[in-house]
Amino acid sequence: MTNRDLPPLIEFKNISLMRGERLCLKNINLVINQRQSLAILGPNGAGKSSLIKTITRELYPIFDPLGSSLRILGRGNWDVFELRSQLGIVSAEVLRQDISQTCQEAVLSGYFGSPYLRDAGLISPKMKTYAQDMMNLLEIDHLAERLTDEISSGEARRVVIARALVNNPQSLLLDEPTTNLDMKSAHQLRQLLSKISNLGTQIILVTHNLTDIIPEINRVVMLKDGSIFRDGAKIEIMTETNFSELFGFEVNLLNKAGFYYLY
Ligand SMILES: Nc1ncnc2c1ncn2[C@@H]1O[C@H](COP(=O)(O)OP(=O)(O)OP(=O)(O)O)[C@@H](O)[C@H]1O
Repeated sequence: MTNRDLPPLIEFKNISLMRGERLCLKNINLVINQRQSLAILGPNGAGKSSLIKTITRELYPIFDPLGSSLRILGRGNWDVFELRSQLGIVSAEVLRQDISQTCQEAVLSGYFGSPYLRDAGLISPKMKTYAQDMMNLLEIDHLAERLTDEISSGEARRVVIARALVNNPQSLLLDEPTTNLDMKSAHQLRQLLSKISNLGTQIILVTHNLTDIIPEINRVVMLKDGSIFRDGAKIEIMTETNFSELFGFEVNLLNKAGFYYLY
C-alpha cells in the first residue's frame, strides 16, 4: 500500500479555536500524511500548544458554518485513549512529579494512558518485555528502579518517550522535546529521535527551536499568530527571509551536518 492509499494521519479543514476571548488558531488547513515526518515551528504564542491540544481533543475548535473538520486517520470521532495509542504524545507534562513511581512503572503506565501504574497485575510478561525493549532503545534500562523525581530532565524526557512507545504508535507527537535540556542532553535526545525515526516511527515535532529539526524531517510548517505562515519542503522553507519574518527580527541561518542554527 502506498502513502497515497492511506488516509492522512491528521487533516485540519478550516479549523479555528478560541481560548477565552482570544482567537488562537485562525482557519487552519493542514494535512499531515501518514509516515511523513514533519516539524511545526513557531515563536512563543504562535499557537503550537493550542494546535496540539486540538489534536489530542483537550480543546475543541469553534463551529464554522461554512464547514470545518478535524480528521485523524480518516475519522472525525476518536476516543481519547484509542487516539493516544495511535499517536504517542510526548510532552514534559506527562510525567507528574507529585506521584512517587519508578521509571519502569512510569513506562508501564503508558499501556493504560494513566499517570501511574494502578495495577501491576494487569501487566503480562510480554508487555513487560516490550517495555524493557523500549527502555533499552531509549538507553534508560539502568534507570528502571529509580524514582522519576530522582532523575535528570534529559532522562525524564527519555522515560516519557519510552512510555509513549509501549503502545507501538505509528507516530510520535513531540511538544518542545529539548526544552530545559543542556546542549549535550539535547544532542543525545535528537540522536535518539533520529534512531526512532529510522526504525519507522513518524515524528511530528512541535517546537520554537529549529535546532531540534533532525535531518530525517523533510517538511516544515511555520506557524505565526495562529495561522500557517509557510508550509513546504524543509530546504525551501528554512531560509533567513522566512525566519526573519517569523520571529520579527533579522536573523542569520547556518546549516551544518543536517542541522540548522540561528544567530
Ligand atoms: N488558557 C488560555 N486562555 C486564553 N488564551 C490563551 C490560553 N492559553 C494560551 N492562550 C493564548 O493563545 C495564544 C497561543 O498560545 P499557545 O500556548 O498555543 O502558543 P505556543 O506557540 O504554544 O506558545 P509557547 O511557545 O509560548 O508555548 C497566545 O496568544 C496565548 O496568549
